[in-house]
Amino acid sequence: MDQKKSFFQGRLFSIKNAFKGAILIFKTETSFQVQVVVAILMTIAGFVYEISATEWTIQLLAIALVMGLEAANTAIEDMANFIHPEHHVEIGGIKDLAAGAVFIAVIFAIIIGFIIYIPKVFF
Ligand SMILES: Nc1ncnc2c1ncn2[C@@H]1O[C@H](COP(=O)(O)OP(=O)(O)OP(=O)(O)O)[C@@H](O)[C@H]1O
Repeated sequence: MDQKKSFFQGRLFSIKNAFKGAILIFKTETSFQVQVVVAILMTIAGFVYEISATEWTIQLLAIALVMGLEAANTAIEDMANFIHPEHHVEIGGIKDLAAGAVFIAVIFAIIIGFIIYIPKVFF
């Protein structure tokens, strides 16, 4: 019984820390703030153009992927700066890779946006 209680307490603690991380990235990362604004605009567009349940799901997945990778990118950048504050070609490469992951997700999110909205807006 005690073990079960401590398991749930442990999960609650993890959720609390994860929530703290989400608040921190929102407060400190300009690119994340921009992504939140874009996500809100896309959500408004979803209601305006009455997108289907499938389109909502895909749009939400695209938003979550971009924002999740942005958070991971920030964590990698911060860790790199902490571990090796000096300029180093390897650190540059690691940061470029992390940024590349966000970039790939953004490109595909834009394509998804075009696929969903171009037929509704222009046809
Ligand atoms: N310590 C370093 N050594 C070598 N190159 C670096 C180093 N720090 C940053 N760079 C290079 O500069 C780029 C930008 O790094 P930086 O940490 O400033 O991220 P950023 O794109 O400005 O992130 P953000 O705007 O999200 O804070 C990296 O992708 C990398 O190419």
